[in-house]
Amino acid sequence: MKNVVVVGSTNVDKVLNVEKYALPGETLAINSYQQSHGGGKGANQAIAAARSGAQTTFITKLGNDEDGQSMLTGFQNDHINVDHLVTTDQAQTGKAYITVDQSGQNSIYVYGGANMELTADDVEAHQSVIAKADRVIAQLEIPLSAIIAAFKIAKEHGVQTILNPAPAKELPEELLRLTDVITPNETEAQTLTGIEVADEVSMLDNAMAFFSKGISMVIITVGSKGAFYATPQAHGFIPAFKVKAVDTTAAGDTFIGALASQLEMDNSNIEDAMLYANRASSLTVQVAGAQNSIPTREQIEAANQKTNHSKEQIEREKEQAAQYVAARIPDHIVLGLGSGTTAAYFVKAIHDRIEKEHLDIECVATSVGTQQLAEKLGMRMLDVNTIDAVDVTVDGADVVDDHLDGIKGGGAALLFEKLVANMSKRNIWIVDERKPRHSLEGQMLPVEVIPFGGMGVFRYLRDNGYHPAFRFQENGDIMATDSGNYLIDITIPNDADLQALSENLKKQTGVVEHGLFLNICDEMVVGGDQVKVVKREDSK
Ligand SMILES: Nc1ncnc2c1ncn2[C@@H]1O[C@H](COP(=O)(O)OP(=O)(O)OP(=O)(O)O)[C@@H](O)[C@H]1O
Ligand SMILES: [K+]
Repeated sequence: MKNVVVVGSTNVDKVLNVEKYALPGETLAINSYQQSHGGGKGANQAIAAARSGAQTTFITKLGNDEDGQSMLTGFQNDHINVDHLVTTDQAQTGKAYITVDQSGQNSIYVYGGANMELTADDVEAHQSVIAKADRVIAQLEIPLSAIIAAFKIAKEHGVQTILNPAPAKELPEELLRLTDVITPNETEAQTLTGIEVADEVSMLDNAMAFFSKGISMVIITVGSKGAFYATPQAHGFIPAFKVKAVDTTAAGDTFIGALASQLEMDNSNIEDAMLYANRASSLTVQVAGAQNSIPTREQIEAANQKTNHSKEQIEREKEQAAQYVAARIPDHIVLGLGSGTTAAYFVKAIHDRIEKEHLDIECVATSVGTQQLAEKLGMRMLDVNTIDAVDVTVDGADVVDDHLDGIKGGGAALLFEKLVANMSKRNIWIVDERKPRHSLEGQMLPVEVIPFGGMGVFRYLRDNGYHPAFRFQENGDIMATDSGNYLIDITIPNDADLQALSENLKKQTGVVEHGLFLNICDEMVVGGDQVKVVKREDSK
């Protein structure tokens, strides 16, 4: 369980539900008025972390008033440690006036009140609890001097610092230097770096700008699209869950608190932790209000259970596509067997048919894994070096565009797959419904490089804007392919000429192969209760 200290604001939210926003000078009736919900970015993040199971301490300043008292009671109910909370007679508990329109968008006015009275001295008086934490999180609804004080203490004691730079404003270099992890949304990122967030490439540019200020991890949340992460070693985009948003208030706060509760200190589970945080905030946006909409760990896990169901559906689609194709393979041929989970369904399905119908089919495998599976099943295997051609190859694909061009190599078998595909008179790809896309822009493309000199290729890719990252195994070792090469994942730029990109990559000394499969697939079969077949002749 992670030990998290949140230093930040507490607000009482006064929420107005409106049909549409009033223009300057306009008067509109409101649909409903909800008195006093708990809110404030600090409080929301503390609650999100606590409800996800983190041991959470909240350092905040409340007014000596009724709002303050009711917020305090709420924190206690969420098992937040409030021993380090401060009160003042100088100002009232912070308040936010929030309007939410029918689409779920919000606009907010904030009265800082007691939040703006939280001083560096207040924070320093609670040094000991920060020093003992795993990580400390702060946002910008309290004076910067208080945040800097908290981060200085954290740095002295090896405690990770997370800055949620919201609401957006420019920040002193000193604070950025003390920050380990920064978690802006699109607007906040642009305010701090001057770089607009448009796609994954510009997110990486944003990340680079933050790295140059001494920050070691950048997480950019992009609302209903999802969230992006980058460290100097790796980056990725984790798409949001598709849900019907009612009120996005506290989405970002839920994301950060939930993430802080899950992320290992070495970041090793970053993608899983972000998936969890996406799930948590997808629940928040489906409920009106702030703190009342933040889910507990049980609720998040229950929602995940439901999508395991959709994981099952994906497996079913893969199997449906595999069986559809297996049933239509002609007799007396040489058959190429692809690699990966979808191809494995095909291997099993065609094996069943060969046995039952005593078919005369000889096979060629595209990876060591497939070779082993086919041998275990007792299929007749040929050495690829002893034949001139393969009649049909059936393989999976990572993504396929409208022209049946695609990317393969997520499973690290791209070289052998491409060798066999090029020998095949016909190539059939079997995929589940997630794989077809209009274009390959912004997609991750694996490039297989020889280990000797791999860094040279990496530098070339980096200097030419391809945002390369070596692929690693879960244990932290660099991933090797069946032929002992390394994989570098790059991002396909927008408006890329795929043919030129393909040729250009092949020309680089040290590049063995890449995962762009252009003009190779003759037929794509998409699984589903109604199997869909797209043929190259029809796709143009
Ligand atoms: N409409 C949505 N559907 C599904 N998930 C969403 C939606 N909006 C937000 N999320 C989730 O919440 C995360 C944070 O959202 P967002 O980027 O809007 O943060 P934010 O701007 O800080 O939010 P806010 O200020 O409203 O709390 C997203 O990365 C995503 O996982
Ligand atoms: K909400």
